[in-house]
Amino acid sequence: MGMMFPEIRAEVADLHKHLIQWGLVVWTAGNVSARVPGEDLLVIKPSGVTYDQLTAESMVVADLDGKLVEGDHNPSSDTEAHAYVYRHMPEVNGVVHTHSPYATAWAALGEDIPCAITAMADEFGDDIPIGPFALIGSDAIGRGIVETLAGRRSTAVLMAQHGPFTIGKSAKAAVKSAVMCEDIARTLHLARQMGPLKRLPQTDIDKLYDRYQNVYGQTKQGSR
Ligand SMILES: O=C(CO)[C@@H](O)[C@@H](O)COP(=O)(O)O
Repeated sequence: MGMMFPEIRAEVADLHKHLIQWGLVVWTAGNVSARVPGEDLLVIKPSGVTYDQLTAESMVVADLDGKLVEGDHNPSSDTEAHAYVYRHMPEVNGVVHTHSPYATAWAALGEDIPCAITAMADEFGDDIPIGPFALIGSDAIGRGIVETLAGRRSTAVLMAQHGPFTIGKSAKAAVKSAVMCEDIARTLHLARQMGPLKRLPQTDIDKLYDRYQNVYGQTKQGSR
C-alpha cells in the first residue's frame, strides 16, 4: 500500500525550501506542518533531518495528539505544539516554527513588536505579540500559542526566549507569515536604533489590513 497523503507530504517537504531561501533557519532549526483536510491528522517534518533530505517520503504523519501514525522517522520535536494548535484552532491548516534571527531576538527581549509600518498592518493587522516561555516536551508551547493568538488578527507569536511560531489558513500562508514576521522584525529593529517606534492609528491599521487581505493582488475585488 502507498504512503498516506503523498500530495500533502510533497507540499510540506517543498515548503521547507522557503525557510532556507528566506534565511529563516540554520541547520534543522525550523519546521512546517499541514493539517490533513477532514482527518484528525497532520503532516510534519521529521526531527533533526537536514532540509536537503526532506522529501515526500521522509515526511511523517501524526495524529492531533502528536503521536506518529505513519513514517520511517521520529516526528519533529514540535509536533505536540502543532497538534495542539490544530485541535484548538479549527480555522488553522498550517503551522510553522523557526528561529529566524530578528524575530527570535525580539522573543529573547520579551517585547511585542508594535504595528508601526504599513507592511505589518497589511499582513498582520496587529502587533506581533510575545507568548509565554514554555519548555518543549509537552503541550505547553501549543497552549501558549493558542492562548496568545486566539481571537486576534496576528498570525505570528514570538514565544518568549524561544522564537516565532506562525499559523495560516494553509501551510503556505503560515510560511508567508513566518517570512513577513522576520522581515518586519528586522526593519523595526533597525528603526528602533534610530528612535522610538510609533504604532499606527488603529483606524489606519484596519483600513490597510482590509485592503491587503481582500483587494490586493489578484483577488476578484482587486480587478480593475
Ligand atoms: O526549537 C526547537 C527545539 O527547541 C525545534 O523546533 C528545532 O530544534 C527543530 O526541531 P525538529 O528538527 O523539528 O525536531
